[in-house]
Amino acid sequence: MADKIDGRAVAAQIEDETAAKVEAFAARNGQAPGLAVVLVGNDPASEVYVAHKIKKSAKVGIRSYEHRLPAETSQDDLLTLITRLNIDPNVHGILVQVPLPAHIEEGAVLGAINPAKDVDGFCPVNVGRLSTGTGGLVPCTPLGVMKLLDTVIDDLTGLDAVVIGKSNIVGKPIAMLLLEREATVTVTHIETKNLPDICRKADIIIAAAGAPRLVKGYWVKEGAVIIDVGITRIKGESGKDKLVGDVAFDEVQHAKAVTPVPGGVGPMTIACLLANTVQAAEALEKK
Ligand SMILES: Nc1nc2c(c(=O)[nH]1)N[C@@H](CN(C=O)c1ccc(C(=O)N[C@@H](CCC(=O)O)C(=O)O)cc1)CN2
Repeated sequence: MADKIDGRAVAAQIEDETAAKVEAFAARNGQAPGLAVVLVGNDPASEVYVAHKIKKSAKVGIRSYEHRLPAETSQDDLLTLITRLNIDPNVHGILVQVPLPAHIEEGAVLGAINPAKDVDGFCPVNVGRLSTGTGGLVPCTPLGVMKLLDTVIDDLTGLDAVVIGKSNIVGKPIAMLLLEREATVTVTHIETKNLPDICRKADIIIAAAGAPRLVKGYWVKEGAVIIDVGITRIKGESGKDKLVGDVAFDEVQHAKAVTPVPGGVGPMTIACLLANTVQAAEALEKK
């Protein structure tokens, strides 16, 4: 049986560490770090994630400022809000929940966030820093993936890692982080030829394609480590909704370790957001 990597437990540890840092920050500055959470429209999944972010922020002592805007908000109005948050001294972190409504150009909005407050690590300055290995704020899900890998592998040097998925917020940054740790990285996607053959050679598989149960047992070599980033809501046999990942979990029990869905990468995304908010606040404190 593969070890199940417990994302909830690792996330809880990060939250405890973050709470201690928040307390110390508040003692030095008279107030806790502040996080602005911007949600445009009412995508049901985004509503849930934003609610979790606000609840977890409160749990570790981070002040959150919620900005819920109607779906028809114009790009200009959203940019005006970002400009205001960029210079608000009470706000140390800004996140704009994605996806945004179709009429808003995501790149223009994410690119307008002050890089020092960009706790999602999505703006071009932080993307550039990540790809040149020069610090900055790292996107939360990729950061969470690396922290989970660290619980099962001591040294990534020379290991073969296959990333399935090439999104800007998950696949590409994970590839950069793995390269930074000296892994040999192959970035693939749903259109890649011979994907099962490529995966079968991997010591590490990061499945982030958003394709339910894509990775089958025969794709996985004995002893590999698998991190499943996919979260898709499907109708279960009972008619109730259930969440499934990109990996056929039951078929990959010959792996060394695998993350479950739910309870793997998901909770790490929010824990890393809290950690990033404190990191941003501490860096701004020194300016
Ligand atoms: N601005 C951002 N937007 C989005 C991000 C992001 O990092 N920043 N990532 C995703 C959604 N996301 C956070 O926003 C997110 C996804 C999943 C989870 C999570 O805890 N999942 C649980 C299951 C929760 C459920 O029952 O639905 C799990 O996997 O155990 C947290 C955050 C897209 N947008």
